[in-house]
Amino acid sequence: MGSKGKNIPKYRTPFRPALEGVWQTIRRERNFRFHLFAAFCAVLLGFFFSLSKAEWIAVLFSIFGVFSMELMNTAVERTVDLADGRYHPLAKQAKDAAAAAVLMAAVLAAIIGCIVFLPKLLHLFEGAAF
Ligand SMILES: Nc1ncnc2c1ncn2[C@@H]1O[C@H](COP(=O)(O)OP(=O)(O)OP(=O)(O)O)[C@@H](O)[C@H]1O
Repeated sequence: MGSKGKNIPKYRTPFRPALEGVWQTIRRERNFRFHLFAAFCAVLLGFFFSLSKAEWIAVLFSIFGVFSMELMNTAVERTVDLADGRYHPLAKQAKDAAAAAVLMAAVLAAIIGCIVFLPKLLHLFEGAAF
């Protein structure tokens, strides 16, 4: 029946279902809330250290990359669970691959975070120590 089914709500703007997807994921996924908190800390640190344009671009790419992967992971989990939730090797492969995509984005974000913030933090603590 596709998206023309009777019980599927019609949205006036294309943003509404997307925003609902973000809100539902925030409500239901603890990992997403953790990433949100980490992103908030990174942005605060970014303002504190007055990042350059290039540094902001790297940090924002990392943040939204992790958010996007986490949302896609949630989409895969929900879709697989729709199938009836019984154990299936293909379900395992799909969920594990989706989880791995989040891990890749998170590792990249952690590396970028270290490259951008670590020297600034070390400099700050060195200044405070002497
Ligand atoms: N139907 C299934 N068939 C086979 N393996 C599954 C199935 N459902 C889950 N798994 C395995 O269990 C793991 C955890 O699945 P689960 O659905 O609990 O997601 P999760 O990674 O714990 O995410 P969340 O905590 O956000 O729900 C999957 O990565 C997969 O290896």
